Amino acid sequence: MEKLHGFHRKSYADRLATLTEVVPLSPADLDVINRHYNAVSGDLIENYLTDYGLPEGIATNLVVNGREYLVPMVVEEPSVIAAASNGAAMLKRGGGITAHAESRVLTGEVIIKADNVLAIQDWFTNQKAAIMETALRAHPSITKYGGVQDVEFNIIDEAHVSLELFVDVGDAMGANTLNSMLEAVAEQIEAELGQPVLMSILSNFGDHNVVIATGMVPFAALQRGELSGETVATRIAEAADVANIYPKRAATHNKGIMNGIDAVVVATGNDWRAVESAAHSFAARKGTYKGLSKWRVTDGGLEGRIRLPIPTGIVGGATHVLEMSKVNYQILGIQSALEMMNVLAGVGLAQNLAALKALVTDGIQQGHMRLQLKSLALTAGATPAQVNQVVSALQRLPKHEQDLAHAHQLVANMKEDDTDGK
Ligand SMILES: CC(C)(COP(=O)([O-])OP(=O)([O-])OC[C@H]1O[C@@H](n2cnc3c(N)ncnc32)[C@H](O)[C@@H]1OP(=O)([O-])[O-])[C@@H](O)C(=O)NCCC(=O)NCCSC(=O)C[C@@](C)(O)CC(=O)[O-]
Ligand SMILES: NC(=O)C1=CN([C@@H]2O[C@H](COP(=O)(O)OP(=O)(O)OC[C@H]3O[C@@H](n4cnc5c(N)ncnc54)[C@H](OP(=O)(O)O)[C@@H]3O)[C@@H](O)[C@H]2O)C=CC1
Repeated sequence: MEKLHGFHRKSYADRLATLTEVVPLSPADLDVINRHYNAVSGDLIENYLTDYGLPEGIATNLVVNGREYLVPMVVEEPSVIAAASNGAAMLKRGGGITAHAESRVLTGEVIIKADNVLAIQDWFTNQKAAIMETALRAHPSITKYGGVQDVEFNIIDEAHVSLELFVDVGDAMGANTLNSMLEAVAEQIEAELGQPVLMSILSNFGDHNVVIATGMVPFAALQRGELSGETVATRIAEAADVANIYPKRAATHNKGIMNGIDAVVVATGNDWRAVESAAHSFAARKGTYKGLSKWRVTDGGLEGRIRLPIPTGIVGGATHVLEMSKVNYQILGIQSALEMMNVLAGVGLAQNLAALKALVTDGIQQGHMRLQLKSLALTAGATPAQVNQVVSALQRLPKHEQDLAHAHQLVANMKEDDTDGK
């Protein structure tokens, strides 16, 4: 595709024209691209084409630290928002969720290729204060929000060491801030030590950005059909125990938690890749990948606890560049990055509860597929006005026929009926 050489240097119009020369885009396709065009986004990313719309909904019933939130969630998957609202409603009946961030410190590394580990260690011991001063000078305004907390020396292997910087980045996610500091320290190391720096970059490991959320669910909120609340509670606790010892289950257990957390992270203009990386590396921090939550049956009901890093901010990055993100901060009404972490952990706990309850009672398909059928109808070409009619017709079919092929057939029949004026 020679035409794409220097694509990023072309004007928007030329980029679009080039694209249409190399891929088959219909006038309808071009109309979609045009309708979602937003000039602001063109300043956020490279080779900008258009905005990609994702659905946004509001989760309800979430009570964290005594305050009820309406939570904007951006997600394409049916039943995620229903589940978050459902789990939150059950936790609300137990008094709501209690959450607190253990710490909000972002860490980063200057990784050095060391030919003399001890010499670097000696230099570090004598220069620790100067290193922290170098970091601070690289971003002096950080003292308005937080500050350089510490720097540590780590031996990675016989040829590599790292200087690990610990920074309270205030209400920002802090990656850009920390990276500037790390690069300044790297220059100091090369100038004073003459040791080649391999790289300097923040760590997404997030072990100093951890939040805990807990909640109690009365047995009455868990009763399902013939199953008593205590039976359901016991099964949920058992499901969490399995996720704690069996990585193949833990992966899905944590995906269920991140269904909710990611949806809010995206809605608030945060870096969901950083959040995902932190959550899953934390889940594997002891050598085996484990579930991020625990549930246990107590006399008072089912007690749940989630503990994970959630590196987000309420300022910086795209948080107040994306127009719907700015609106979502109005809906959320949060005042700090700490509060954001508490709400996100609460959403994760609620999401997990709803998923586990569905899994150990009706099974996931009953609740999920009822909402998924709308997606099927839309995929089959139903208009918004036809969706409910197609869903009702699908629900009358045997479960194994509630599929896309039958949805297409139903939509085709409806179009024929409309044509025949029935
Ligand atoms: C789907 C439900 C909620 C039905 O659950 P239900 O008990 O039949 O719902 P309900 O009609 O009794 O309503 C209970 C509450 O759920 C909410 N709710 C109920 N329906 C709606 C709706 N249409 N729109 C919005 N909210 C809804 C709503 O908050 C409602 O309370 P209310 O506000 O009415 O007092 C339940 O079966 C559920 O929570 N299932 C879990 C679904 C889920 O986790 N979906 C994510 C996709 S599957 C996945 O990726 C995760 C997983 C499962 O793999 C994770 C894992 O393996 O651990
Ligand atoms: N691996 C990763 O995760 C990486 C992520 N990123 C990206 O980095 C971005 C996040 O980095 P971040 O440094 O937050 O981005 P920004 O530089 O956009 O935002 C931080 C700035 O916000 C200002 N600010 C205003 N109020 C506050 C406050 N209360 N607390 C703290 N800062 C405040 C400060 O500017 P001032 O000091 O001028 O007042 C601060 O420098 C994200 O977009 C992420 O995608 C980048 C590289 C790697």
